[in-house]
Amino acid sequence: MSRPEVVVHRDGDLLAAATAARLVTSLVDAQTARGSASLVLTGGRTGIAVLENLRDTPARDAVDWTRVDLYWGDERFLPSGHPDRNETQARAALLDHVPVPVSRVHVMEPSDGRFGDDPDAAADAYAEVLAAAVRPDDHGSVPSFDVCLLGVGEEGHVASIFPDSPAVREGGRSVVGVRDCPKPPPTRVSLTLPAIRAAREVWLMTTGTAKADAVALALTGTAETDLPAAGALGRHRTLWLLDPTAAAKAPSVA
Ligand SMILES: O=C1O[C@H](COP(=O)(O)O)[C@@H](O)[C@H](O)[C@H]1O
Repeated sequence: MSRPEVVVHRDGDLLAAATAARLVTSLVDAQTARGSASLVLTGGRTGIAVLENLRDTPARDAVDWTRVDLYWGDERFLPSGHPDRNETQARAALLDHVPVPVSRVHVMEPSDGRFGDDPDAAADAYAEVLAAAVRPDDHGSVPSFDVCLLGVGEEGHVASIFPDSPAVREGGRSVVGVRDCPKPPPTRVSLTLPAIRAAREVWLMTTGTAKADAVALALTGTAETDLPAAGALGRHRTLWLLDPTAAAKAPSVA
């Protein structure tokens, strides 16, 4: 696993724009090296702002969107089209504006989908989607995602893996149903930390004073059971993309 690197941008707007530019380069590089690119999307304010910036930059056309596989790190388990679903927000921010094939947009099931209101069945189905996408040179039961984008919660959650929860202790499954989340909505579906750690690169993006303690704790070796963001590492690269307020207490940049 890689050691975390920290990049601090002047403010949240610049962070979102710079991360969108970074994504263009990474997706183009992955397509050049392997023929297609795989990207794990996140919900949350910063994650959606990055997608909006990607939509609005002319450089987005450097990416061949017909050869990008899109996954989600987590989903709020709500009916299809609900405005709070991460999928709904990502479609409005980017996916409705680029020619990515429907077959490459790998959504997590909604609560009115094939499995009704059973998040565990939705999680198992998503694990099968991931397993089916594994290539011969991947290791394990999920693809080696080129980039996994993650937001970070004030208490250090990533995807929908919250501190001291069954999800953060999951060592076997790649996707889990999550109940009783402290942040609404209470029911979600999430990749687990082992699935996130299959990614070549993990980018954790966050802004604001409220995130400063979580960022500092993650970068000073706190146990992942207490602070899940500490366990979100990429195989080749782990990048923390911050604004100055979120970085204010981080050891290497304070
Ligand atoms: O609920 C969620 O929140 C986190 C963080 O969101 P933010 O607005 O504080 O950046 C996000 O990473 C996760 O995907 C989402 O479901």
